[in-house]
Amino acid sequence: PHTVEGVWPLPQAITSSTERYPLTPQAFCFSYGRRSAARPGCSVLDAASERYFSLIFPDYTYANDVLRLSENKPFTVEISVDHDDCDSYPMENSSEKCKDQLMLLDDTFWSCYRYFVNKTKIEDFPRFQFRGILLDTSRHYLPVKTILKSLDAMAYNKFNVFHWHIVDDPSFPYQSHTFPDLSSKGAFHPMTHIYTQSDVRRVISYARLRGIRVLPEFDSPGHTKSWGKGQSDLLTPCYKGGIPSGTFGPVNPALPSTYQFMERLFKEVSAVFPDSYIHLGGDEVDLSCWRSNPYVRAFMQKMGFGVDFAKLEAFYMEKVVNITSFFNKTSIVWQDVFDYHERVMVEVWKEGCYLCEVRRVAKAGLRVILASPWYLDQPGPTHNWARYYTVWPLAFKGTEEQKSLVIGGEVCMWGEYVDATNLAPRLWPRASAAAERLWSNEKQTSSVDKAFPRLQDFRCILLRRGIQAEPLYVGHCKHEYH
Ligand SMILES: CC(=O)N[C@H]1NC[C@H](CO)[C@H](O)[C@@H]1O
Repeated sequence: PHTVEGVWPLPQAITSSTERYPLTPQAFCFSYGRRSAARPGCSVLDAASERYFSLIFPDYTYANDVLRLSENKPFTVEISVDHDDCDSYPMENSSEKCKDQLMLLDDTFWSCYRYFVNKTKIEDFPRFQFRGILLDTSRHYLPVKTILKSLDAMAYNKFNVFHWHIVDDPSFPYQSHTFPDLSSKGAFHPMTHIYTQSDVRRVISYARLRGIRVLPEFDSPGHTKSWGKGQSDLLTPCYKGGIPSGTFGPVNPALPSTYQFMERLFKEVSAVFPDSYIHLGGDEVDLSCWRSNPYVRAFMQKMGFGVDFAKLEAFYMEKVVNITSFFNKTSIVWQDVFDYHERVMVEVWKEGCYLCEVRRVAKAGLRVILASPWYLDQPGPTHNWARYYTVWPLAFKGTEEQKSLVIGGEVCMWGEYVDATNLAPRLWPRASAAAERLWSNEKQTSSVDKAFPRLQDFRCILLRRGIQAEPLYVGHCKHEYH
């Protein structure tokens, strides 16, 4: 079988023959198989058929087609699914397996052939169930249309989780209906740099139609400076020489009002975001402000934590994990707060021996997501696609059961130096390298040299689909970006 160009990520099994068939828009359609549990009117599959018809025939408009109404098209792609969850949301264990056979009803001849397809048999399913992209909308605000465009590109790469790092130190763009001051005082601009409830709903429904889960992250107790703008008494006043210095640190873990606030905020967030997971952050907590505050120190004594402020951080995270599990959410936390909570999942992000950390978490029986090798926000001379392609998430000593706890990985595009002007070229096609590591068979995708021509082809396909993917190396595309 000859190489199938531009197919990325590589399917688990693909064989194509030299037998080729003409493909014309007039002669092509998607249809539901007779035995399919999903029928016409199935929102996800109807929308997908429309989308892929346009992707297959990019410069074809229905308007000038009188034959669209004809029933028996010679070339029909038949979709059959065995359960009708058309109106639900993709979940952590939604099946993504597909067996695909192109149905050719007859070979009547059509004029003006422009496309050909080789008879191909594909069997496909993902190697890892969690394949994420993190976007940070706090360091820079990303317009909704930029987020939707990223969701398109994610779908083309079979990523299935949009990790929305929605708030952080510099700005709080999420418009909460319980606490409107959080964005009206904490966003970069209260009108133009916020996400209204309908913006959030639009992102979630756009993602749903593409089989992408939206995983919200409200990072605390650190990375919360912007929260303090709209919620007084939430952050810890730092002290200097026995008096308040005027600066503020992490969320104040010593006040009951903190947990009352968190309960109300996460009650709202749990209802707004349908996914059963929520990311609570917990990274990079600077303990010095807590240490400087006499009330926090007194609280430590009362709780019997002595002067071990890591215990105070664990206490705080335990309270927030309990709040979100009360709202039937499973929490994901950054590795900093790694503790033995059976109800949490740990995201490994620090550099160094990250597989040592993966192994530590897996040995503790917790599920783990690997992000460390895929921090694409930090470009550098060696930060090219090959670096992200040669990642072996399971290359640690452990039992099969421990390895099965590594449920996937995530590409992080932090926003310190990224906004709508450079997000796409900085993300694509380099993130496509991670996409193939997370989707495809490990052995079949271990050679950079074999992958390079395929990724070059795929990069041109992304360009044709309107994604401003940067070039990998010298070369050209039939459809240059204009
Ligand atoms: C979990 C995590 O990554 N925390 C911080 N680490 C450095 C990143 C930039 O590369 C961001 O600043 C991010 O907020």
